[in-house]
Amino acid sequence: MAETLKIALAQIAPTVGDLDGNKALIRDARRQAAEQGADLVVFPELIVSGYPPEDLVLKPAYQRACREAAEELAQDTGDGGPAMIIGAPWPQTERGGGKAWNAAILCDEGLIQRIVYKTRLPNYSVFDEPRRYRTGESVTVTEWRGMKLGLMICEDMWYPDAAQELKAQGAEIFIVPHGSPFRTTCHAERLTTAEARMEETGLPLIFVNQVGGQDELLFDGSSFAGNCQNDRVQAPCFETGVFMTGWERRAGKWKCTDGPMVAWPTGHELTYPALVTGVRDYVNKNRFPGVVIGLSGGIDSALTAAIAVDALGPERVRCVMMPSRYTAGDSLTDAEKCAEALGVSYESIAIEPAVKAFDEMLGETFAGREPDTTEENLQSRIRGVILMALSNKFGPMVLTTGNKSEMSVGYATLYGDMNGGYNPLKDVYKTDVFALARWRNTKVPRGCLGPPGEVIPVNIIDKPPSAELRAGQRDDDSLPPYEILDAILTCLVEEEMAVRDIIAEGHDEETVRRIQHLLYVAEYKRRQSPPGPKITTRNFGRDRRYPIVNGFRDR
Ligand SMILES: Nc1ncnc2c1ncn2[C@@H]1O[C@H](COP(=O)(O)OP(=O)(O)OC[C@H]2O[C@@H]([n+]3cccc(C(=O)O)c3)[C@H](O)[C@@H]2O)[C@@H](O)[C@H]1O
Ligand SMILES: Nc1ncnc2c1ncn2[C@@H]1O[C@H](COP(=O)(O)OP(=O)(O)OP(=O)(O)O)[C@@H](O)[C@H]1O
Ligand SMILES: NC(=O)CC[C@H](N)C(=O)O
Repeated sequence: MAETLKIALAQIAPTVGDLDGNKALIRDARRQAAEQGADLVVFPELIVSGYPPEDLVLKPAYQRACREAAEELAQDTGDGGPAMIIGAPWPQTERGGGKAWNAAILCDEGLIQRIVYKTRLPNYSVFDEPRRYRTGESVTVTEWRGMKLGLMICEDMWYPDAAQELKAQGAEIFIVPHGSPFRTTCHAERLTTAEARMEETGLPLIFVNQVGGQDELLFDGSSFAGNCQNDRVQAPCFETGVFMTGWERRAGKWKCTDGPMVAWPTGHELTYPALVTGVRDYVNKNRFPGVVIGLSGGIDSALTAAIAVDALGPERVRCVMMPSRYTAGDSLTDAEKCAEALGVSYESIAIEPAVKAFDEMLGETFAGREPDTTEENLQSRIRGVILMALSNKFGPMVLTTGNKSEMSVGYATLYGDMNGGYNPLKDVYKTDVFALARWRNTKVPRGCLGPPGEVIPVNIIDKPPSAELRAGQRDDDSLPPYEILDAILTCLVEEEMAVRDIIAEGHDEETVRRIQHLLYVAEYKRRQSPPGPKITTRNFGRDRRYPIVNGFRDR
């Protein structure tokens, strides 16, 4: 029996549904691992199908195709190279149909040697796996080349029982393929949980996670292999690669003795690349040539443009200023300076002729009515029409610019500035928008394609936010200052706190009640809003799923 072992953590970036592409990535990772002398290559959860495949996994044809792909990949291991653990939905019959199991498959010597099923199907937050998968009945150890592997699939690691059972059956190392979505708290949560399993059993653990954006979800990789007591190796965050770990058996116990140790970033250094990954993967995986953004000289569109440039490169980002009679002179210069600093294409299309045309067309119908938000929204909608026309004519997708504070209270125009395919700031509160903009001016994160320096002119960050839809308009005419708004929203959205407890924290009662009301009545807007990358523990859409018709008010 070998006393040393090399196990590769294949932290790769699959695409849901692209089975040929995923097979190619798996083969390439196994080849790289073989070149580094690996005995075993571990892939993330459902790597063959991509994760999460949502209801696609209920389709019999898809189940069959995934099974065939897994069988084909197993044959590759007949080449005398490393064994591998891949994940795929495993249908109940060869024809597919009904719910499949969420399976981890050990392939070695040209054959599928073992199929293990996930026993705990998560059904909270962004997960609804019981809707789509059969539950595995029990966990059992996996015999491999004279060893006993404790193979658990993702959620099975998050409770003590599977690990205890595998330990009782003689498991020597826990191997855990993961599909663990990013949120700012994820590193601490994963490490605390994995450490608990290692402490309870005295066994080491390997955690392998995928990288990349899939609709609203982001996956950061951040795979690791640990011995007890925080002695571990770790792969980078938001970067793909095949990372080798070395193992030695001493006094009958396996210990990880070698591997990468890449520090994981925190704060803006963590969230900014997450947003960049979201934009890059959404645009590229949907095969858009680039993006088009309405650049107003305000902070939201400026930060959106910076993220887009960092994700795609300046040549794939087109910015359009669409001035109206209310556009301030410094908005024009700020937008132009921002575009210049980012190196993007920039043009100006005035909306005044369209505004006049609508005034004329609606003049008779609106006779005797005072101007109100109707006219404000018309301007926003005219801009939305122009951006969609550019998208139709030239192919780039429109990026929406609204942030989480605005999306919370419905401070955005339906079919106007809410137009677009993807919204990078949808889960970023306005106070964090300011902080991220300041931070990006001081730093170009690794892997970002934009220029260094002050890419968001400080005047954009320092001036009071305004929608510029009427003369002298400021956001704080309609909304409390963003520091207060965001603090109350954090209590309501992230913490689900009772209104009386929020007031007890010192917030003004009337403001809290008003924000609660706005939050509830804006649900219809959020349902019609484009997706955006989830970075908090409670994003709109996937996580926080509220009814539109909702008579409840917490008094
Ligand atoms: N429950 C429901 N289900 C389905 N539809 C519903 C609905 N309630 C209203 N509606 C519809 O929605 C319409 C109202 O929504 P909408 O037309 O969007 O307009 P509305 O929400 O009335 O106005 C937009 C607000 O956003 C502000 N804004 C706009 C643009 C940019 C920014 C910014 O700073 O970023 C801010 C603007 O100043 C104004 O306060 C109603 O006329 C009705 O047709
Ligand atoms: N003059 C303009 N030219 C181009 N796009 C505009 C213009 N005004 C608004 N937009 C688009 O509509 C979005 C909403 O803008 P608005 O100014 O109403 O609010 P905001 O939330 O303060 O955004 P920003 O901080 O980008 O100005 C902007 O982010 C931008 O994409
Ligand atoms: N994919 C799963 O089984 C759930 C993932 C896990 N609980 C996490 O959030 O990281």
